[in-house]
Amino acid sequence: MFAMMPLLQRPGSGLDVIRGGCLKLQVCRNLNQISTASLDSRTCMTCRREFSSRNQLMRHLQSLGHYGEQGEENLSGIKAAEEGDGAGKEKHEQSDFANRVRRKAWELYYQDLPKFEQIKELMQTFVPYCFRTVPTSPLASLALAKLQAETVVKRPVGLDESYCDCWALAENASEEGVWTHLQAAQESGAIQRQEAASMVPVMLLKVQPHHFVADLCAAPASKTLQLLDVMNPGVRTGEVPQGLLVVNDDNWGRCATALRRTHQHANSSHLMWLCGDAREFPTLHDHSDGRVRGARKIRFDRVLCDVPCSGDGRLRRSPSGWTSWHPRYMLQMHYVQSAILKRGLTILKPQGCLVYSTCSMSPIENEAVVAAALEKFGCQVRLVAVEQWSHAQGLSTWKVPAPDFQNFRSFSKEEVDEEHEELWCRNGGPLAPTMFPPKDPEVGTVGQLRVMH
Ligand SMILES: C[S@@+](CC[C@H](N)C(=O)[O-])C[C@H]1O[C@@H](n2cnc3c(N)ncnc32)[C@H](O)[C@@H]1O
Repeated sequence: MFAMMPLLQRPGSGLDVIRGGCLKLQVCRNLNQISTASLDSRTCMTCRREFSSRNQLMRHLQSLGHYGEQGEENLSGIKAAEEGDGAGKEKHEQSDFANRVRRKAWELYYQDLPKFEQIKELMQTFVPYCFRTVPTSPLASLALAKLQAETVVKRPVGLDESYCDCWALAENASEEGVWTHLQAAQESGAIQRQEAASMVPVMLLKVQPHHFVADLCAAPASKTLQLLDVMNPGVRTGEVPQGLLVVNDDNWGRCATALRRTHQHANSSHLMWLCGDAREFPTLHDHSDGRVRGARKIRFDRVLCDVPCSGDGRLRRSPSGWTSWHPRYMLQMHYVQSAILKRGLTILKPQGCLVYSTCSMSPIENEAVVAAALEKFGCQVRLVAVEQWSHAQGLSTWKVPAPDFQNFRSFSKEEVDEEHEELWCRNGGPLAPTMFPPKDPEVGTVGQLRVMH
């Protein structure tokens, strides 16, 4: 346990590093003291253009067919193969083969999903470039009007204006002028680039400006920025709003990038950054009444658990991501995700609301994690239906893949024997009973889960 007063961030006032047990808490208040993401990882190697974020660079690479760091492994292989370099060609063929095996493993695991053929087709399609206009920016409507004059900008599928000011560029918007304008609009704070799907968790939270909100896995802060916008609808710069946003991530490098982004926000005065493991998110105490001992524990009105995941949902956006995907990750992630969700529910106020989200389609990272939490917390928590949103019914049956993925096997709980248990142990940790569908559907109420795809 770690008790601390909520510190309000005031730009330029130094860096507090607080240690409690094995948890490092860093409340960062001066960005000059923090190294930011390297310029190389934001620069197009083909045209040498610099971007303000890596996401923007990836979008540029996709739209103009330039290759960057992400495609370098494959590109060097292709180039070497073209130039007759045997070793390079072999390397390229090996990575190509590994990608194909992983893709096959992915397909075989998910093939029983309802509408799998549709999902597969969707994975091959273009992800539109989406952005939000920033409500507090006086330049927002001007920037949008200018973009609309230059290209086709429309509402992304499934998100109309009643949700938020979210826009998507038409597929053919590859003109140089549009990208320059987008970059300028983003740098001026008029718009924020964010995928439509990434905006949904914050929208579901229905945050109010006076709320105490915890964002447990926050970097690189896309959703944090969205939360700040919702929490500061009409607040002037420098004014301290009533609510508090406590933001955490365990990766210091990603925190640094995220901090830089949030620091540029018009009003981040009620934002507190922590850098630690969300599974051990500290208990904060309210000392505003002057009491040191017996101070009230802070519970949050809203908690966002946008947890780390195996990320196969992101493969549509970046097909080169197959190299960093493996079925074993969905098993490894299950443990950390379950523990983060458990911590999130523990710090939630009665009547509060928590959103758990991943970029993965795996039931082991979604349905299984939520079912386990429902089982653990019993009648203390309930699922909230998201009827007004486009959603699919959650799965109530699924299998668990063998982590080596030899012969592309996956198992139901009944099919697992000692030999298989050992295989799992050798490849990433013991098998958790919670990875399988709960036996008693009443306990997990897993059949009622609402999953948005
Ligand atoms: C899906 S990303 C979060 C994206 C972020 N919410 C956004 O919208 O920009 C997951 C994040 O969890 C962080 N993470 C991984 N394990 C963690 C842990 N045990 N505790 C806290 N953060 C963790 C990773 O560093 C990563 O930044």
